[in-house]
Amino acid sequence: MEEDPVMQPGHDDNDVGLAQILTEVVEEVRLSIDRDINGADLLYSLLSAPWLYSLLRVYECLVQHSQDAPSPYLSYSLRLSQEIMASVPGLAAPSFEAQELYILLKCPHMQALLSAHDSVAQRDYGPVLLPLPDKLPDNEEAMRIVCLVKNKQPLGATIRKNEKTGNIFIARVIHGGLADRSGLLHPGDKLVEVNGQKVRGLQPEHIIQRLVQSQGNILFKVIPNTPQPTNSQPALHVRAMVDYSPLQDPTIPCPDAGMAFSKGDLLKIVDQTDIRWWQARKLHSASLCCGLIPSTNQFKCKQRELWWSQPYQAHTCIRPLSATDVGEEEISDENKCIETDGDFEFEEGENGEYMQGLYIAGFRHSLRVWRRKSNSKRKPSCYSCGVSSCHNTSATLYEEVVHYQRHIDDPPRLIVLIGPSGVGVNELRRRLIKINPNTYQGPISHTTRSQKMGEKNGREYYFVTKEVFAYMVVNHKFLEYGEHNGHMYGTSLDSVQDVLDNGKICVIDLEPHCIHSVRSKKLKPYIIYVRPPSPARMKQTRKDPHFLSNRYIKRYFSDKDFEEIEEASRTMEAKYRQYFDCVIVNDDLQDSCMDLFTAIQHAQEEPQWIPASWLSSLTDLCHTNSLLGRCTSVRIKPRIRPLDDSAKTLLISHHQLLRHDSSQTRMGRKQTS
Ligand SMILES: Nc1ncnc2c1ncn2[C@@H]1O[C@H](COP(=O)(O)OP(=O)(O)OP(=O)(O)O)[C@@H](O)[C@H]1O
Repeated sequence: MEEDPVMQPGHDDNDVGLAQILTEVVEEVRLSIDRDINGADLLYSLLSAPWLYSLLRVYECLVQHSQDAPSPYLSYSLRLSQEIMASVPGLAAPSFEAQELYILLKCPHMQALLSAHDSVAQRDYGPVLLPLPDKLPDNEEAMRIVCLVKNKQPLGATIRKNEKTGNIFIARVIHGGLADRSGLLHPGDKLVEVNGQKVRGLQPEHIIQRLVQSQGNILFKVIPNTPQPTNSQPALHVRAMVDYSPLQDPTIPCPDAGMAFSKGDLLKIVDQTDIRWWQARKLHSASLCCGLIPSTNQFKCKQRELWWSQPYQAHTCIRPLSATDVGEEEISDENKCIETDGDFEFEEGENGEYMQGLYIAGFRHSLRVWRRKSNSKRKPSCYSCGVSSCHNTSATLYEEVVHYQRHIDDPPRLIVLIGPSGVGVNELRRRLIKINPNTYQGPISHTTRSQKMGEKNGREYYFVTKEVFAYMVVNHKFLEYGEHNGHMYGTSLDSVQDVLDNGKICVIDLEPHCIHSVRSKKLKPYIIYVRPPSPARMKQTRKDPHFLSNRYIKRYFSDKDFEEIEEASRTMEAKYRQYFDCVIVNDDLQDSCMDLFTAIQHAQEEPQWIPASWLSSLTDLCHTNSLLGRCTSVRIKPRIRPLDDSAKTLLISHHQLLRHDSSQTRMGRKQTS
C-alpha cells in the first residue's frame, strides 16, 4: 500500500503538524456524519473544534508568507539553473546532454541572461486596465465595454448626436487611428457611458470635454452597431487638383478630423463608404492615420460631428490668403508685342555655326510683355476666394492616377518645360539639345511669315499660308499657337510626332495655359517646371545675359525684371502646380542642366504616377499592375474630338477672323475656347 504523502518521513515539523490537523479534520467530519445528529449540533461542534482554530492559524500564516515572499517568477529561471547545476555533478553517469547543459548554464553570460530575464519577467509593463464593472446589465450580450489607453494621439473617431432621441453615436472611425487599430469601435455604435457616466442627452461638446480632461484609461460602454458597414471600394490613388483646408471649409462635419492638402499632392483614398466625405492619407507621408477629404459628390452636410479627445473650438478662417492668379482673359490690346520689329532668326551657335534642329520658334517673346503689363490687372483666383469656392461643380477636385512604368517599346514621354518668361526655359532646352542632339530634339514650328533668304521649309519652320494655318487650328493640329508681329506661329502635334518617330525624346516649352493640349494618352507628357531662384540670386547669376535672346535687341535684366519674374512664377505655380511632375530651380546654370538631365532620365525610366485615363487598354493596365504586383481600378476617360458641324462653322469664322481681325494680340489662346 502506498504511503500517504503527507505522512511521509523527512518532512519538517510544520508539514507534519499540518498533516496531522488535516487527518483529524477528516476523521471528525466522518464521525459527525456517522452520529446522525441534527444540523445545529453538527455546526456547533464544527465551529468549536480546536482543529478549526489551528487551520485558521495555518491559513493566516500562508497569507502572510505569500505577501512577504517574492513573486513566483522572481529569480525563477536563475534558481532552476542553480538547482540543475547542483544536481548534475551528483549523477553517477551523466548523459552527454546533461553535461552540455551544465557547461552552458555555468557560463557567466548565460547566468546574466537568466538574471535579466527574471528581472524583466517580474515587472508588469502593460497598461493596467480598470477592472470590469461588477454589475453588468441584463442585455449584456448587446453591450460592449471598451477600454482604451489615451496617449498623445487623438482617438481617431467622431461622434454625433441624434437630435430626436438624444442618443450619441460613433459617426466614423478614422482609418489608422487609435480607435481603428483597437478594432473595438465602429461607426454606428451607440455610446452609452464614458468612464462610468451616462452620455444620453448630453451635448457632444460636453462628452468631448470630458474625454479631453480624462487621463490614462478611458472606459467606453457601447451598444455595437450590427451589421457593420463594409468598405467595399478598393483603394484609389488620386492627385489633388485644388488646395484644401478643412479649417476653412464650413461644410465639413468635423474640421479636426479633416486633412489639408495642396494642389498636386498624391492621395490614397482608403474609404469611400460615406458618399460625401472620404478618408484618405497622403502618399509619402509618415503618418498612417487618415483624414477626411471632400468626396467628388460632396454636398453640404448639416450634421456636425465632433472629434474625440480634441478640444472643441469654433473654427475661423485662420489660413492667410495667398497668391492670386492672373486671369488669362484680361490680356488686352495694349499687351501687344512691341519689343522688336525684327523677326525670329536662326539661332546662332556659340561658334558662329547654325545648328540644325535647334531653332526655337520664339513663342515666348511676346509673353514677356504680357507678363510685365498684366501684373497690375489681377483678379482674385479661386484659391484666394476661399476653399468653398473651389468646390463648385465645374472644379475638379481630384484626378485619378496610376503608377506607370514606361515599357522599353513605348515611345518616349514628351518632355514639357514650363516657366515664367525670362527664367531660362529656352536656355536650358537649347543646352540640352546641343549637348546631346542624337537623343533630344525640339519640334519644327509652323509659321505664316514669309520665308527668308537661307531658310529652308521644314528646317527652321514650316512656312504655310494663313488659310492653311487656320485650317490646322480648327482641326486641332496645334498643341500651342499664337501671333507675333502679325504672323502666326504654332507647334503641331504632327511635328512632335515626327521627333518621336525618329526615336528621339521631344522637348518643348509651353505656355502653361496650353498644358491641356498635351495631356494625352499618346504623349504622356512629363512636365518640368523651371522656377527662378530668389531675385537676389537672379541678380548674381544673370549679370551678363540680355533679356531678349533676339539678335537685334539687347536689353539687360533690371531689378524690376527679377521681381516680376518671381511674381510671375508665384502666380504660375499657384495656378498650375498640380500638373507639374518635377520642379527645377534654375539657379546655377550647370547644376540646372544636370537636374534637367536627371529629371528626363527619371521620367523615361522610373515608375511615375500618371492620370488613369492615359492607360486606356487592359493590356496597359495588366502591364502596369504586374510591374507593381497589385491591381488598381481605373476609370477610362477617352478624349474624342471629332470634326463636327460646329467645328466647321468655327473654321469659317476663323478664316474671317484671321483676314480681318487685327486685334488678335495674345499668343496661345486655347484652340477650343
Ligand atoms: N541659370 C542661368 N544663369 C545665368 N543666365 C541664365 C540662366 N538661365 C538663363 N539665363 C539667361 O537668361 C536669359 C533669358 O533666358 P531664356 O531666354 O532662356 O528665358 P526664357 O525663360 O526662355 O524666357 P523667354 O521665353 O522670354 O526668352 C538668357 O540670356 C539666358 O542665357
